[in-house]
Amino acid sequence: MTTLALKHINKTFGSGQNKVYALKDVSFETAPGDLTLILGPSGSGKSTLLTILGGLQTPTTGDMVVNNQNIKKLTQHQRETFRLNEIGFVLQSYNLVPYLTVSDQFTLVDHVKKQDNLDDADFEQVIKQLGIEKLLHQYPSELSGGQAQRVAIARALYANPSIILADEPTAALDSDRVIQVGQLLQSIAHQQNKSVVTVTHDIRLKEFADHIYELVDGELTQVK
Ligand SMILES: Nc1ncnc2c1ncn2[C@@H]1O[C@H](COP(=O)(O)OP(=O)(O)OP(=O)(O)O)[C@@H](O)[C@H]1O
Repeated sequence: MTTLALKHINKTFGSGQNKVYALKDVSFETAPGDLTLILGPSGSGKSTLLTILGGLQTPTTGDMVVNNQNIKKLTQHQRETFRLNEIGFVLQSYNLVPYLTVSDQFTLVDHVKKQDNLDDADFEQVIKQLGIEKLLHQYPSELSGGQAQRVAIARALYANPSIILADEPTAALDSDRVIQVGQLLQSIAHQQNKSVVTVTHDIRLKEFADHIYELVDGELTQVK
């Protein structure tokens, strides 16, 4: 089971007078079975933190440790394999492919990651839990924001990663759906023993979280 840790991470953008300190001495750890919420206002560094956790950006200084192994010591190929097999992203922009039906969004995953995706029974359960079973033949342009978001969550789960990183997964959802998504994220963590890390400013998700952090101006503090 994969444990992910950040140790004294700093991330800056730009230089000189334009230098932005997006993350300041951030240390963080997540283990299987944990649903972790990182709360922070716009511009606090949430997306930067999530993309570093997912290996999409590298920190300026500090270490990232995966299963007790420093990611800096992995080859490029090993890092890509780690990202493909272990990380599932649910991004704010949903990242659905516009010319593919919902059903084909999952088929696409099979082309990129050929093994160990959900079997038919687990897939059916996920799409039922997310209430998207009637949308499988629709195109992304025919979906509401909330529907697209639920499809994006299902697609991340389909690849059966051990770590799910979600960027504002409830932004476009009404309160009933927030409860459903909160319960779903919780059951993925608790019942499937995955690490789920969600960055958000939606405090409605707090009741579902095992651990809560606050990110303010790039500084991370654990509050639960
Ligand atoms: N590629 C970049 N180049 C320069 N500055 C950046 C870059 N990415 C992020 N920043 C800056 O780093 C800070 C943190 O940004 P980040 O997007 O991580 O915040 P956020 O909390 O996710 O915000 P939002 O909720 O609005 O997406 C901001 O000041 C932002 O302008």
